[in-house]
Amino acid sequence: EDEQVKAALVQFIEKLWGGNAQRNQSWGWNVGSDPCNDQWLGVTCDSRSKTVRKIVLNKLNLAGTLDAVVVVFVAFKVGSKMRSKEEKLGEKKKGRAVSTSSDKPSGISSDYKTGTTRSEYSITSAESGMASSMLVLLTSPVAKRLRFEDLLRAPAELLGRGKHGSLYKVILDDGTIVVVKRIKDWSISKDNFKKRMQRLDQVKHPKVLPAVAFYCSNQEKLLVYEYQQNGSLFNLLHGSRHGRPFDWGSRLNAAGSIAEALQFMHEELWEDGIAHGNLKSLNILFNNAMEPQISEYGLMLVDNEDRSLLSKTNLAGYVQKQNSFNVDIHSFGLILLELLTGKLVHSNGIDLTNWVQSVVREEWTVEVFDRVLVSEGASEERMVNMLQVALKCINPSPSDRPTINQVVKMLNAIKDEEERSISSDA
Ligand SMILES: Nc1ncnc2c1ncn2[C@@H]1O[C@H](COP(=O)(O)OP(=O)(O)OP(=O)(O)O)[C@@H](O)[C@H]1O
Repeated sequence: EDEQVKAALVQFIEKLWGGNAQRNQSWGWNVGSDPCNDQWLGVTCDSRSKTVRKIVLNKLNLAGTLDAVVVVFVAFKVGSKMRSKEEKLGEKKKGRAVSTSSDKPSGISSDYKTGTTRSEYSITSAESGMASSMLVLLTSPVAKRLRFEDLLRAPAELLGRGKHGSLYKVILDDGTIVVVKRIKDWSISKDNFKKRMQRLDQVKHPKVLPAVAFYCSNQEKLLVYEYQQNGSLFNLLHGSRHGRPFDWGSRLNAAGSIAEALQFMHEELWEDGIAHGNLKSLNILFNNAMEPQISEYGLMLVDNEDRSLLSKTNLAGYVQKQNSFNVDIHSFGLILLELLTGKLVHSNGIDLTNWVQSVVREEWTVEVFDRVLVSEGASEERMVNMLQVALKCINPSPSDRPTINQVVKMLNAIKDEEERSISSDA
């Protein structure tokens, strides 16, 4: 138990002063945020072997007001830990029953439930000695190899810090690579979060990346996903393409696949009112077969310009629900625009929607298309057809946007046209 207290203390101190997780600071799109300010479980195994005293002394070299405050706080925590330990020992001597969770190795209690599709570990947070939270393993095959203590121990590399939280790449001892999304500022209760994640786990589509596990306490909401090494649609369109061609046929297929996956999710989750909520090219990831997968489905409540509309409207629940799905349609329209133009949604103060609309108004439509597509000889007619779908999707009035079923139909018609033209050329 002494060792546990020490390890927890080391973890606590390192969280306050900054852990030694490796960080990747090369995310140009994240201008203005400093990833190094963000700390998550940034403790590697090695750091645990350091003694508390050594760390405290090292840190005291940086002496400042904050340091002093923290040291006093740490001393207070050690004191209370020791006091509670003494009390427990006293109780043991008296032959009374003693709390069980802190006696278990690694702070993991034994309520591992069998006979269900998932396993649950009850984690006792040794840091505070108070909070008890859950890591819930879902039905993804990766979940079978995942243990919370391994996640805690593994080094974490910060991949990015977005509007809704930070994302870490974690390499586990057995070589499995996962990412952990640490969600910030989501005012959803623990129970609702759990219900939502379990519902999402029941809805599977091959083009939707399932969560592997989640962790939820009052302070923290973490989501674990399998790492997708082929990156995102955003990277493919706007990053260095490393010689990977992304031609018209692939873009049309990607658009069709994403739309079909979204159609499936919207149908399945309509009753629950769970839309994606944050669909964008960064959340379209390519699997090993370079097929696009929608990631982070349902992680956010509706979030964009339509949120104001949702809160202002006093209509029946049906319309509210419809609107939240319409937000995904708008986001999908932006993805289509990115595919067609090869341009960022926002860049140097230029908004892609406004730019495309103004070019189309001036009847210079062909100017909007990615030069790569034009020079490969992609059909102008079919690009214009796809542009029309995109413009319908980004209609400022949510109720005038097409449904996802209509979007899929329109895209399939373009794909059929494309196939017919290819086979007649051959
Ligand atoms: N499972 C994954 N495997 C590989 N890369 C991922 C995975 N999930 C996300 N990424 C990539 O990591 C980077 C950071 O992701 P993150 O979710 O923090 O960004 P974001 O979607 O902009 O965040 P937010 O939605 O909070 O604004 C993005 O480039 C994203 O494509």
